[in-house]
Amino acid sequence: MSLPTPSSSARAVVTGASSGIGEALAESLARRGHSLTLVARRQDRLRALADRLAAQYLVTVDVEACDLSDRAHREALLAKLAHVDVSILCLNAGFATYGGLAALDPAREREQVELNVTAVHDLTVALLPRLLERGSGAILITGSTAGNQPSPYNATYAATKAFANTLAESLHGELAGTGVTCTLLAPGPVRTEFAEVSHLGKVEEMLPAFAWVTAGEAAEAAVRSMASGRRRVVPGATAKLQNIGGQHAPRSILNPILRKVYGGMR
Ligand SMILES: NC(=O)C1=CN([C@@H]2O[C@H](COP(=O)(O)OP(=O)(O)OC[C@H]3O[C@@H](n4cnc5c(N)ncnc54)[C@H](OP(=O)(O)O)[C@@H]3O)[C@@H](O)[C@H]2O)C=CC1
Ligand SMILES: CC(=O)[C@H](N)C(=O)O
Repeated sequence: MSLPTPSSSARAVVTGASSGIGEALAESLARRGHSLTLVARRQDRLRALADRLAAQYLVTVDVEACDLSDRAHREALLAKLAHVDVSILCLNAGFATYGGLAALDPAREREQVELNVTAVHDLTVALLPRLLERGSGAILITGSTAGNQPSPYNATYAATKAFANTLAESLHGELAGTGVTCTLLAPGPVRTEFAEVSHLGKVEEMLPAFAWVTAGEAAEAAVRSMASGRRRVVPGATAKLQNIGGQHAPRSILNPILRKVYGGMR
């Protein structure tokens, strides 16, 4: 297994490329010679990244400003991508909310489901037939270790990431032998804008420096895993521990522990 051969007419589409893991995924792919389509809402950031990557790696980088939590915006993006030879699809944009579900803003919760679940599903369903038709392609879905476990006070996020994790691993099995792969990126703590966007005030103090990985480390591990057709990549020691605990510890033990952990994060 390997990534599709880079070509000037094909594009690796990366969502959430204006920051964090998505920005690092874009760089990691550009370094390997892939031309890109960068997707997020902050066009100025995408444009600056596109200019830098194009100059540094001599690839073509297109920018698509899009609010992926908005159905009309997603349809407009897909209409544009209908004319693009998409060879790699990294579905990475996402955010979390923390707090008791009854106290959280219902509109923000809905937006989270639209972005973390519906957008991932819509783009996969729309672009998968074309990847299969070209006979060579790779999909990366950014889920989370949170998707393996119940997460009191982080319920919507954990549920959205359970969807992402399961979709990615199911597709991995379904696509065997097609020339198209699907890999789940299930990170633990990664230093990005995520904590700030999610109003996760105390997380920086709660976790020691060694518990974090950088966005570059997570992205590089993800791209290497895509290239070898792996099912799941879990970057870093903390994430690996979370990954084992979340999948194998009984819910009756996990729930009270995680209630304490997530309840104390804000
Ligand atoms: N950091 C961590 O500890 C972990 C992160 N993850 C997952 O990794 C993924 C990337 O997050 P990370 O890089 O850490 O966080 P960042 O906040 O740094 O990046 C999030 C990206 O998503 C984009 N995004 C957010 N909302 C929308 C929207 N409505 N439409 C389009 N794009 C949007 C943002 O761009 P813009 O605002 O310009 O639209 C940004 O590019 C997420 O799916 C997250 O759940 C998983 C586990 C741990
Ligand atoms: C915020 C996340 O998604 C992460 N997996 C974590 O909880 O460490």
